[in-house]
Amino acid sequence: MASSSLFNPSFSTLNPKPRPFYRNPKINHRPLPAIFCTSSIFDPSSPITNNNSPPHPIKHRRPADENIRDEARRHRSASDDRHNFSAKYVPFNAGFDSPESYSLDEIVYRSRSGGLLDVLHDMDALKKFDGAYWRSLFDSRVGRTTWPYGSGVWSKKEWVLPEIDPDDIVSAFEGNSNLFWAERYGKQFLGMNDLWVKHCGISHTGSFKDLGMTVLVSQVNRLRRMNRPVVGVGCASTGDTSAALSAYCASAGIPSIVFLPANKISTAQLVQPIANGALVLSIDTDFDGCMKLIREVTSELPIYLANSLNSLRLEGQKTAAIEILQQFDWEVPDWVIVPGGNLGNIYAFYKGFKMCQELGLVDRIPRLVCAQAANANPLYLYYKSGWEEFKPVQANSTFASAIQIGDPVSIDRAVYALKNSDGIVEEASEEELMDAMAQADSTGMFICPHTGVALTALIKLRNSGVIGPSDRTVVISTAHGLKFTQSKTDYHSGDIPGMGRFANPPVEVNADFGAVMDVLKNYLLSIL
Ligand SMILES: Cc1ncc(COP(=O)(O)O)c(C=O)c1O
Ligand SMILES: N[C@@H](CCOP(=O)(O)O)C(=O)O
Repeated sequence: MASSSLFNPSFSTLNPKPRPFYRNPKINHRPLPAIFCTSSIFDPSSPITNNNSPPHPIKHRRPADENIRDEARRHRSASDDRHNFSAKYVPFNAGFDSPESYSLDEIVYRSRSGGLLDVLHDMDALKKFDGAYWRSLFDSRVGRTTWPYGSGVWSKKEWVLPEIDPDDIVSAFEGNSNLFWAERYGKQFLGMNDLWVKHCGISHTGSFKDLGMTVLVSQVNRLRRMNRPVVGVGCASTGDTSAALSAYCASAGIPSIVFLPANKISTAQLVQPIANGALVLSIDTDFDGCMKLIREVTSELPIYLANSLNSLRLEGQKTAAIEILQQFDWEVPDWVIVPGGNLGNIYAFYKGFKMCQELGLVDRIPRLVCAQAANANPLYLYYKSGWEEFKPVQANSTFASAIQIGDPVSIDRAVYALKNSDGIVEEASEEELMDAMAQADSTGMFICPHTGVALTALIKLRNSGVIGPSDRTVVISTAHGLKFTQSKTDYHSGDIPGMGRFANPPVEVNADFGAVMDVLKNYLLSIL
């Protein structure tokens, strides 16, 4: 897309806000069973967690030859290793007792029949602790730097990869992302008072993919230490998976290989794996073509597959759902709206919510909405057919380029999630998604076009009365807006034919006091 001369480079200086962490003072932190009190940081009697003690500075000096991993290892108690939580791969939709199952240390992506796999946890072992226990444990870890619990993903380690050694974990302390109360957007455009945006894109590599990638790359790290044949890790990508994969691999010193559809991802996304030292293949096809190639390649070479076809990824992504409940003091929102492409994430949300219900942390799950771009809408068409017949589509170009996917690998997972959450599928035209993004930005957000797709779904469901004015609704923002500045620039410059209802181009003015005053007077009169 053409860049605009209207934009002076000085307009583009923007410092992303530091991500705040949340900690709810209203939560009553109950004492934890001894097996989890592995360091003073989780000890309710320590000055950090005992509400009755006056806060005082803790002198914390570690020896020069020790780091936070070593410190965590030193504090780990023998009882830590005695818990019997476990997880394994089973065919998707099979039970924990399925005759077909695989250890997570095996390199396997598909069931014997060629179907999807799922990571299933030993729920009986987890159920030995009640919902209050798990709530309290997870809450006690928020905002810490204790390895590896400072991560929003690894703070739920027992539900993610219970058996991995913390020494093998590769983490950027991802997760704990901002849940933003969209007060003005909700009130002004939707007449809503309880609308929230979960900013999963305010993250290490700028998208929710970090949540899954920390899990996948940690498991790869473990496999390599076990001398399993994993020389590198590869993915097909529309830009975000490749960014996350290359960053986590680079941090662990593991080679990464990414297949990108040539000229179909933003410059900001393209430069991420390049900068992180991945082998970047720009391939003359679309995402679906890249996905087909990486599947063939990973079945021939010792390259581990990092797309969400690999169910490990979803174990990390599901923690965003748990985090939302935690951020609402374990109250369940009415709706959660997720933009969908390869369709792993909608299932990950379902799985996170469902686990919380099954383990007694909450008593119900929210209704899920999956939002697709009309130019890449195979799930929407399937839904509209009454789930009659799924047909992959040829995905057309969309400003929501990260979801330009016509043959999603997780279609079965998505349908399961939607059917079991009384879910809905909506779609957004190009104009609708760009207008929704511009309106949201005008209220102080800076969202990506995929979040514009999700907001369009919300607008439609509000207009039809399906979502009520006071329904507590969470829109999942999946990537940082700074990855998609070109489409925003083009929209506001009026460079996109037929678009720009909410464009706000800069005013060119001579360096002359009178000229500047004229512009300002007109502006002030227009807003009075
Ligand atoms: C920014 C962004 N939003 C949404 C999605 C959709 O997620 P999923 O493929 O899990 O449906 C993707 C990737 O596909 C993405 O990169
Ligand atoms: N949007 C994704 C597409 C691939 O999805 P995945 O979750 O299966 O890796 C991307 O950024 O590549």
